[in-house]
Amino acid sequence: MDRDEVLDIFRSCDAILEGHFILTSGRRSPIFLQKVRVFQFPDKTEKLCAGLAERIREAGYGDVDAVISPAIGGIVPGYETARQLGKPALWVEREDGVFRLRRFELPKGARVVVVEDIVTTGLSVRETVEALGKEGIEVAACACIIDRSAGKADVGVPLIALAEYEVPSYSLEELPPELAAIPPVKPGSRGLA
Ligand SMILES: O=P(O)(O)OC[C@H]1O[C@H](OP(=O)(O)OP(=O)(O)O)[C@H](O)[C@@H]1O
Ligand SMILES: O=C(O)c1cc(=O)[nH]c(=O)[nH]1
Ligand SMILES: [Mg+2]
Repeated sequence: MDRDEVLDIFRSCDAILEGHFILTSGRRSPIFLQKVRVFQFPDKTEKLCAGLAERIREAGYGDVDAVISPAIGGIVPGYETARQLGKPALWVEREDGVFRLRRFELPKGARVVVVEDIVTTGLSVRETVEALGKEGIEVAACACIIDRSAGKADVGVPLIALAEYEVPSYSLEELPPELAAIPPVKPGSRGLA
């Protein structure tokens, strides 16, 4: 599956939103990939994750013990990618703002792939790797559907992206006036009770 096919699926679901968005990193962007508009369709998700599972296998990480995803956005693609790899699908979720493997147990020394929906700065993946490290779980690699950083994000482990889609984001201090004129919205779940 190539980049255009991935972006066409997002476009066909009206998942590429335009406006003024507060990203999970706190950065601002005129573009937001509302991935759940894609993930609501199992057939489209199956196609994307087949592409991602193939990339994971090609990169030599198909034989890990499990796939683990950061909630909420990573859960659906993580589950479907795990299904295609024939591996268990787990997730970390926030407790008092910090990711934890709250509902599952994996033995110390387990090797996993983290599957994420979108990577922008890599912050959420780094938090996931840190959370798993505290439980003695080794992250062999991370795989995502779309890398908004186009390879620039450093997640501390190899990053496999099904597609790169570089779109601008700004710190509050460098916000362009045309973006500042639009009331911002924050679609993601970080910071929600
Ligand atoms: O690379 P980053 O700068 O961390 O940005 C990408 C993250 O942002 C979104 O999560 P968010 O925390 O907004 O919540 P969600 O998973 O509930 O959508 C997305 O699902 C990624 O996890
Ligand atoms: O950086 C983010 O928070 C982010 C960007 C994006 O396009 N989509 C998303 O779900 N999160
Ligand atoms: Mg997320």
